[in-house]
Amino acid sequence: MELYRDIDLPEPHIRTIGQMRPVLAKAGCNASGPLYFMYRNLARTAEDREWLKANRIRFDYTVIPPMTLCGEFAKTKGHYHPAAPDGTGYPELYQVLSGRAEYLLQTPDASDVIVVLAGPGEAVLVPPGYGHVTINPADYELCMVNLVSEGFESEYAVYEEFHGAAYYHCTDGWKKNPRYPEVGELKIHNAPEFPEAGIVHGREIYDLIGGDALGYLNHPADYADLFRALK
Ligand SMILES: O=P(O)(O)OC[C@H]1O[C@](O)(CO)[C@@H](O)[C@@H]1O
Repeated sequence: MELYRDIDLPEPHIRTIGQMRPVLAKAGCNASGPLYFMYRNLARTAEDREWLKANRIRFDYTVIPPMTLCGEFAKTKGHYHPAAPDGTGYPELYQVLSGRAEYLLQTPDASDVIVVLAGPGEAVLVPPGYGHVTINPADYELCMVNLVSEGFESEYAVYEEFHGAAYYHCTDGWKKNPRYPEVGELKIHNAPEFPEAGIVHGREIYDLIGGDALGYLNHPADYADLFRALK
């Protein structure tokens, strides 16, 4: 899969161990150096950039090096999205470029917890209302991209309050996070194709830029049937 080497990357936003400690299984864990790199607001051409701006969509690139933190695999901090003005939560579309990803999705009460496994070329739609953490369970780098509305700020409060997601993926398996009062059984499945949302394995999600398949990113309430079909 294309690694977007043709795009000049800006300075990345970097997650540090200090920012991650509140969501780790072992809060006292230490690590040296940056944990992962987020290159935001990318576009291949001026025309694409104009379209992204006009449609209030961001295209980001993220690199998560392989690492374990006190026995827990490298992961993103985890966040929720607020509701769009139409009352439905903003969704997000991810695609793996290289490496292996586990997209750990959950409702805020942790009653529904799903891990979607994705490899190169596979895309995953985070449905409205679901928080998400991306885990790199491999001993090699994970590179991924995402398309998301630029109309909101990510919300970290639930993940910080409960010290991470409902489950931790550790080198000796999945562990329930005991800080959640109740946690649904972990459902693990491979990333499905979902052509209605522009998800076809091997087709770059970047190619959805400029088309009419991404309306659900900013107007999720208009796509209730699509999100129902996803479940
Ligand atoms: O904000 P977190 O939880 O560290 O997650 C980072 C990921 O989220 C994004 O901001 C997109 O929602 C990406 O840039 C990055 O991959």
